[in-house]
Formats: sequence, structure tokens, C-alpha cells
Amino acid sequence: MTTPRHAACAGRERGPVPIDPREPTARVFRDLRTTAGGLTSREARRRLEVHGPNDLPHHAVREWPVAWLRQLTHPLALLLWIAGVLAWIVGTRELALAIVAVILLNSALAFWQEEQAEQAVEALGDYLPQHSQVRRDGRPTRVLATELVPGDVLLLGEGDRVPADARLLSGALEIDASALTGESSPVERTADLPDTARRPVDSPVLVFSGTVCTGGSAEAVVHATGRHTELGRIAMLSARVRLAESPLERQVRRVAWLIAAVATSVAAAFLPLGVLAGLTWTQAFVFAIGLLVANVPEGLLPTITLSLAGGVRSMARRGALVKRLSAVETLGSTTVICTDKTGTLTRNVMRVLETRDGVGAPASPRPEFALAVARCTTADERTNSGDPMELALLAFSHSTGEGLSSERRDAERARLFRFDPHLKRMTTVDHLASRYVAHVKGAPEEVLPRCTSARGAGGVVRQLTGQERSRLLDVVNEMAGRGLRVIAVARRDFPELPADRERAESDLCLFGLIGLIDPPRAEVAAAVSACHAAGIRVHVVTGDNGRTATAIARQVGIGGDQVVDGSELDAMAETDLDELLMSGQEIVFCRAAPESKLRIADALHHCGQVVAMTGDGVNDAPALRRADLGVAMGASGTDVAREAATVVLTDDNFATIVSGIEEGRRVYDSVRKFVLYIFAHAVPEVLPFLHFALSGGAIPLPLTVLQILAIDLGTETLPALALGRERAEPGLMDRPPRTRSDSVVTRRLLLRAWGIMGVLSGILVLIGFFAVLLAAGWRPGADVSENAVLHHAYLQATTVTFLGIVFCQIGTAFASRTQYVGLRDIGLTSNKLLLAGCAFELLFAAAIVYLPPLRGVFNTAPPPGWTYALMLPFPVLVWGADELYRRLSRARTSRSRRP
Ligand SMILES: Nc1ncnc2c1ncn2[C@@H]1O[C@H](COP(=O)(O)OP(=O)(O)OP(=O)(O)O)[C@@H](O)[C@H]1O
Repeated sequence: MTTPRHAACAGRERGPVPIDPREPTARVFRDLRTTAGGLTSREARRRLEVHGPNDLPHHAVREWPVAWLRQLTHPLALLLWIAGVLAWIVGTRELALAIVAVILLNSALAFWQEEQAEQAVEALGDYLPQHSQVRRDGRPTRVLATELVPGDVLLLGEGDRVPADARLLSGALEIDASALTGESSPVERTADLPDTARRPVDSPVLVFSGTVCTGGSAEAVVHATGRHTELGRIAMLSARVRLAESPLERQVRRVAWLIAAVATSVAAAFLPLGVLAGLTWTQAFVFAIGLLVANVPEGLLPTITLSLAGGVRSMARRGALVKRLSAVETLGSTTVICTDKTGTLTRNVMRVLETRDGVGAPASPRPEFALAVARCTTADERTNSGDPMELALLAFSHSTGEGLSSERRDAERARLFRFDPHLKRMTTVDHLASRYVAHVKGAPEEVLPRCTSARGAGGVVRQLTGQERSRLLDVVNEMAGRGLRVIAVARRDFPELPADRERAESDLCLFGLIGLIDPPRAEVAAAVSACHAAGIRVHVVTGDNGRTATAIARQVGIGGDQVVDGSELDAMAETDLDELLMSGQEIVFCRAAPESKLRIADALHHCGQVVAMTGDGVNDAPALRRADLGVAMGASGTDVAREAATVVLTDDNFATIVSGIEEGRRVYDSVRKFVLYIFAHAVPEVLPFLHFALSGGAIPLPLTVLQILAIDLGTETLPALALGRERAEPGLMDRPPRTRSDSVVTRRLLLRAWGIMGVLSGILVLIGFFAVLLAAGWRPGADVSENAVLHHAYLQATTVTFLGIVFCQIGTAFASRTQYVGLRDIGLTSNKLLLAGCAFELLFAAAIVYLPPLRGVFNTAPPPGWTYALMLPFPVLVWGADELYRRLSRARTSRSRRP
């Protein structure tokens, strides 16, 4: 008879052989045709062919018609639709059709840009493949998680993401199954518990893909991979990076809306005003449509998304994988970095530099000391896996000729008390001959108080006196002061297995001290000084000794003005911590428990700082989530930390965070640049309409609505995109970070866009327009309609307005390239994309003016040759006016800063 459990699995597609993983292990092995020793590589390769790779489809294919439709019904597009409908109603059908064409084109461009952004973020997964530890050919081997097959024996440990559905064979795990079940508290999974659960997800012997292991270690046999896993079955996406809207995008969206609202109300208000001034209703409507179209910043939002995505791409190339678009921007506004020491500031390549005996005298280690080091570890030198410090200790023990194979070590081990970051020590108990031997290693502050005796010269054991203890502490301080990580090693023998950790770690005999060196990474000092120049403070938060940490911090240029011990931090009141963090000092938080990071992140956040916090362990996850920017170590970090973080460093390097900050600042600046550029055209586009309206039609319309569209959505698009790719201005990292309240659209930006470049461009193009009309003998009120003598001159005049704006916008583009320095400092031709964009802009304008079919559509006529002589200086004038303004305001700022 089939039990309910069987029914739960029966009938579900599980690849070629449907199996019930909750059967006794012998049956599971038989069904999966495997053993506790795992598969052979050949068999695994063959099964990979049959079952396919162990992954889920990256993302549900985006329904492109839906995505495009979203662009077509985007609120700003809706405004253009209204303009189109109005144009149709008042009988200007060509204009209406042109507006529709523009909406279609614009939405296609926006759709393409979003696709690009999506792809940039999607591609990140490829940079950071997940690996898993399995038993293949009887040996522990690291394989790509995508290459796992049913029958593989997985070795799971703390911090691992469970890569496939598996049945536990031995050991016990604490599992965070929230991704699968939504339950936030971790659950226990143990190989030999009776399985009475109704649902497979509640079974104590099963673990599922997508969940993470927050503690313990176990072996498990894989029974389902890829789409056949529970995760695949419920079609959930595991760690899909999301394209959430960033604060920057939100901000710009608000501004775009504000402008659109202003444009609409101005258009509505001018409608009666135009009629009062003597326009016909049709003319007034055309005018209103013009105002609307000129002011709706159509291309702005998709261009920002694309620019952020560009940032994501280039950060990935520099080793920082950003999981959310918004992180690009947050990185740029970072004010404080809280960094780990080992591996981030240092190379994490440890080496034993010196050893002391149990009374602190320099001595080469005795055999039992070297063996104790080899036993008290979980690292595996065969696969070179495990904690780099332990690997260094293993190498050291081998170098003394007293090494021990990992197999023998594991076979003789009776008990393991894992390294605990709170206790800062670990202990193993081995069954040797007829006794049990506990070996303890850890931070001297933790191990020494548990020692009652010590081994001195010649291996003589003696009681530890108070004097000897304080001498030992002096030795530890002296070693730590040289930047060494100091580890104390001790032992105790028991006639039977000690009952608990407390007993195993009491009444110990100190073997000695080991000093390990882990030199700072070469590039960190420069990165730290870049941070200082950029107004960013760096605190170190480490579990290590204060002196060691301060020595390393100082070696790389971090102030280390104050050292705060973990217990001091715990005792500190909130307000004192806030005060300390805001004192402008750089602090070394030493002997810190993982929770301390959360507290520090919280306090900094409370003080209005933008915090980037690094972390690698399971316990770091809450702090990584809480910080504005959680930064996980890709190479050495646990899967849990990587999940929780927003940025993953592929090389674990502190310098990469600084590169990320630089890139974030560049992207933010670029966004400002094209916002400035796009805003600047509004004035020269609106001014001609105002002349027309306020003169009651005595001045003919200097620019047609179609010509506005040709500028906004034709000539201007490529230069705007090119500005989004502008390189960083010199001095980018010499500025203080921007504050949280800083807006992308500032008063200064509006002054430059509208007040300086906009007004000047408006005046210049109107000069051009009137010059052509007046030269042809036009006087206010003269007839310029289709059959009038002056009609051709009128067409030429509007063409000059159109071309004038194009010329002025080239000046604006070059002016927008810099905010803090002159154009000379970055070089006129350094943005090749912009040069190409401007060339396109001119060609497109020339096509509109000289190609007969386009001339008909856009109502243009080739202007007299002398008008080019008039317009040629426009770009230089516009750029020059802005450059002059910036130079003056720079001079004013530096004068006001001078004491
Ligand atoms: N595997 C281990 N076995 C025993 N003791 C250890 C082990 N790893 C670290 N320790 C001790 O615990 C202390 C804290 O280590 P931990 O790994 O928690 O620090 P951390 O915060 O990761 O340090 P860092 O900032 O340098 O990366 C170390 O200084 C060392 O004395």
C-alpha cells in the first residue's frame, strides 16, 4: 500500500527514475545507483547528459509585447498621446501622425534600453558561479553546482547554499528554509531522526535546493537537480537579481513629472491667453501642443536606467558584482566603510612566523605541539579547502615533520567543538589508545584563562603562576603589536569522553603560542588614501586582537585613532556609540562578535551616514542586510553572506570597494550631465512660442511642433546617451561624498540649464530667425502664409531656428561634460561617443533641411549661406558662457573657503 508520503512523491517527474528519498538509505542508494562513496567522475558526466545541468531557467522570458506596451502607456507617453489627439482634433493631421510615430519610436528605444539594463544585471550570475563540495571517485572534490547530478554525495557545511534536493546520510544541519517555506526561523535536519512528517519539505532527513545551511555539517545524497527540485517545481527563482527602481530613478521620475505637470498647466493657461492675444483656436492649440511636447522629458528615464546598468557592467569588470541597480548610486554616496581585516585588508595568505613555548620563550615547537595543531582543525590539505589560517597551521605542522594525514585525523576524532566566533576558540577531542585527548586552539585571551599549567623548556610541565600569566600576556601583546595574529594552543587528557564543551576546555595545559603573519594587500594603502581624499572614513571591525588589528590598520593608512574592544562596545550606551562614530575618528573595533557589526551599522545609519559594511560569515548576514550597502566576499565568503549582500566582491579586495565607489560617483555625475543637457533645450524651444503667442500672431511661429519633436527625439538622443558614458572628471575622488538629501536636479543645475545656456540659446536662435525674416523684408504682422511672397523666407527662418537650436545643443553637450573642471582638463575629443553623437545630430539635421521628402514633412527650406556664418559661433558661445559661469563660481567658492 502506498503511504501518504509515497503518494507525495509518486507520479511527480523526477527525471528518468522516480524515487522516494525518504526510504531507508540503503534503498535510496539502490534507487539512485550510488554509494556513500559517491559517483565516479565518468558516471557523473554521463548522468549530466541524461539529467541536464542543475539550474533553473534564468528568468521567465519577458513577454516583449507586454513590455513594449508598458512603454507605450507610460505616463509621459500618455501626455504625448494627449498632444497627438489634440493635434488630430484641431485638424493638423500630419502633426498628429508625427507625434504617434515619435511615441512609437521613443517607446521602442526605451524598451531596448530596459532590455539592455535587464541583460546587464542578468549576466552577473555568470561572474560568480556557485561551487559545491561532493565526493567523486571516493575523494572530496569541488565542482560547479550546475554539474551536480542525482546520486552525487554532497558535503554540506555552515554557510553553504544547498545546491540540489538531497537526503541526509550523516551529520546534522541547521537550515534556513525561508526561501522555500517562508518560515524565518531555522530548522534542524538530522540524518538519523525518525521521519514522520507529512510534507516532504518538513522531513527531518531532507534538504532542499535554495535553502541555506546556517550551522552544522552533514553528508547527503542528491536525489533531484535543476527543474526537478522542489524549487524548480514551484517555479520559484532562487537568487534572481531584481531591477528595482533606485532612489535616483525615483527622484528623476518625480522631477520629470513636475516638469510635465508644469508644461501641461502652462499649456492650458496659455490657451485662453493666446486666443485673447488674437490667435485663432487652432493656432492656440498648436501652440499648447508645442509647449507640451517641448517640455515633456521623454527620453530621460530609460537613459538613466541604461546608465545605471552601464555602471553595473563596468563594476562587474572591476570585481564588484552589484545585485541591484540602485546599489550603483548608493556606492557613489558612501560616507563610511566598515571593513573586515583578514582577506579584505590583508591577503589572507597566512604563514607561521614564530612560535613560543608554554611560558612565552622563543622555541621551535615540540612534536606534540605540532601534532596538536594538526589535530585541532577542520581544514583539509588534500583539497586545500578550509580556513586559510588552519591551512597555514597544517602546512607548518607538516614542515616540522610531525604532520598527520587528514584521513587519520578524522578517523581518530571523537568530538568536534567548532570554531565559535563568540568564544574565539575551537576544540577537538581524539580517541587515542585508551584515552581521550582534547586539543584547544584560539585567541590567547580566551585560552589562557582556561590553562592551569604550561609546558616550558624541555617539555617540562609546570603550574602557571600569576607572574607567568602576565608575562605571557606581554608576549602576546608584543607579537600582536607587530601585526601578527596570535593563537594559543593547549591540551588536556581525559580517561573518558568529556561530557561537554565547558569540561573539554577547562584545566588545560598550554603548549605555546603561534604568531602568524598575513601581510596587507599591496593595493589597499592607495585605496585607503583615496577614501580619505574622498571624505570617506574607514573603520575596522574584526574578531582579532586589538593590537594586531591596529598594527595592520596603520600599515595601510587607516587611522586606528581609537581601539574599542567587543566587551567595551557591548557596555556602551547608544548615545555614546553615536558620539564616538561621529567624532571623525577612525576606529578599530576588535574582538568584535558578529552582532557588533549590526549594532555599528545601525548606529551609523541612525547618524545619517551611508555605510558600506563587509562580511563573510553566516553571522554577518543581518549586518549586511542592515547596512546601506552589504558587501560580501565572493571568494572566501559563505553563500549566506553573498545572499544577504547587495555587492559581492569577486576578489575580496578592499580596493575593489573603492573602485566601486568611484564608479558609483561617476555614474551619478553622468546622470546629472545628461539631465542638464536634456533640460537645456526647453528654453530655446519655448521662447519662440511665447513670442508667437504674446505678439498675438504678429510674429509668426518661429519653430514648428514637428521640428521640436525632431530635436527632442531625433537629434538629441545620441549625444544624451554619450553623456551617460562620460568618463570621470578629474578630482572625482577628491570631493566629499554627497549627502542623503542631495537631489540630482539642483538649483545650480537648473540655473545652468535654463538660466544660462537655455536663455542664451533662446536669444541666439531668435536672432537667427529675425535676421532671416528681416533680410527678406518682413515687418511685424506681414503675411507669411503658404501663398504669400514671404512664405519661403519664413520657412528659411524657422529652419534657422531649428538649426540654431541644434548648434546651441552641441555647445550645451560640451558644457555638460564637466561640472567641476574646465573642458581643457578632460580634453575636447576624449568622449568619442559624443563626437559621433554630434556628427549624427548634424547629419540628421542636414537631412531634414536638405532632403526633399523630409523637407515636406518638417516644413523646412535650405537657409541662405550667410546664416551658417551666423550660427557657427553658437556652440562656442553657449559653451563659453557656461564655462565662464563655472569658472567664476569656482573662484568664488575657493575664495570663500580661504581663511
Ligand atoms: N579556526 C580557528 N580556530 C581557533 N581560533 C580561531 C580560528 N579562527 C579564528 N580564531 C580566533 O578567533 C579570533 C577571531 O576570529 P574571527 O575569524 O572571528 O575574526 P574575524 O572577524 O573574521 O577577523 P578578521 O576581521 O581578521 O577577518 C581570531 O583572532 C583568532 O584568535
